[in-house]
Amino acid sequence: MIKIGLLGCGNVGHIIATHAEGIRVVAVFDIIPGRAEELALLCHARSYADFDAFMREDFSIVVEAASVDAVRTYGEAVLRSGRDIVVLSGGALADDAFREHLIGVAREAGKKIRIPSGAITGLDNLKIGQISPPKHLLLRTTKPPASLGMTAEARTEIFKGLAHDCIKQYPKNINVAVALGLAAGRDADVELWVDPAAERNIHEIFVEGDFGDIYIRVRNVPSPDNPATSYMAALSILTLLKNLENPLVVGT
Ligand SMILES: NC(=O)C1=CN([C@@H]2O[C@H](COP(=O)(O)OP(=O)(O)OC[C@H]3O[C@@H](n4cnc5c(N)ncnc54)[C@H](OP(=O)(O)O)[C@@H]3O)[C@@H](O)[C@H]2O)C=CC1
Ligand SMILES: O=C([O-])CC(=O)C(=O)O
Repeated sequence: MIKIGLLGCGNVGHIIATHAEGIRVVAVFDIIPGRAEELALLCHARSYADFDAFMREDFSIVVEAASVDAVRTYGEAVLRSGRDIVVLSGGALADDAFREHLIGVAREAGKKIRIPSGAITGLDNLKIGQISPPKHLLLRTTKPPASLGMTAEARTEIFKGLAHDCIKQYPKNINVAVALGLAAGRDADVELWVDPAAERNIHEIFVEGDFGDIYIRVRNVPSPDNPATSYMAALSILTLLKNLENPLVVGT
């Protein structure tokens, strides 16, 4: 059974810890000790408010469901300790220097940085972009204003530009755009909209390349405890973990 250490005990952390099948959550860590303690009780793990103590526990993989800052702060230490890391806040890897450094550390340690599909689908075959770069790669995300902690009277575009700039402004809302770019091998164009009529977090992906073109629309149910985060993101991590040791690998 895979033993995991959970970094981040918020909304996604709760879903992972309470739905883990074939996975044992050994230890949990959060910047807010009370959150770690509460989650530890639910999944019979040990809770930590101190990262070094957390890392002394016996697990083989760290699942990050915390923040872009958490990846920057702890990513290297996780890999150097000889564990893989699943990074949900993949926006941290938008910074070229940090990403290349972390990949270098993973290579030296013989470990992997795993970016789950999170709140979108289609990352598998978007990787063809690494061989045949797409001419256009656009993510149009629409969320209810409350997801971004704001109000709006009408559908409003709040950002238009490149993913690596968008994630700096919205680190809790647009990690998917960075994941798209990492898969396709080029920074994605992003339009971020808020819409008071939207009840779901909607991600529309437009791609054009030598292969033809793609349009994907994902209409995600927001998580009950954090409307900015789509429920699919937690399911995506659970699925990644469930398949880690499966000899049959489906998808590019
Ligand atoms: N790639 C994708 O498709 C998606 C990525 N995400 C990202 O996944 C992450 C988790 O989402 P979610 O569970 O909804 O978020 P929550 O805010 O509900 O939970 C995150 C928890 O981690 C804690 N935390 C934040 N930074 C640190 C740190 N440096 N060290 C320890 N604990 C920390 C938070 O504390 P505090 O509240 O004090 O910050 C909070 O308790 C977010 O970064 C989110 O943006 C979410 C959805 C989709
Ligand atoms: O959950 C979502 O819809 C997307 C999200 O928050 C992110 O990518 O950070």
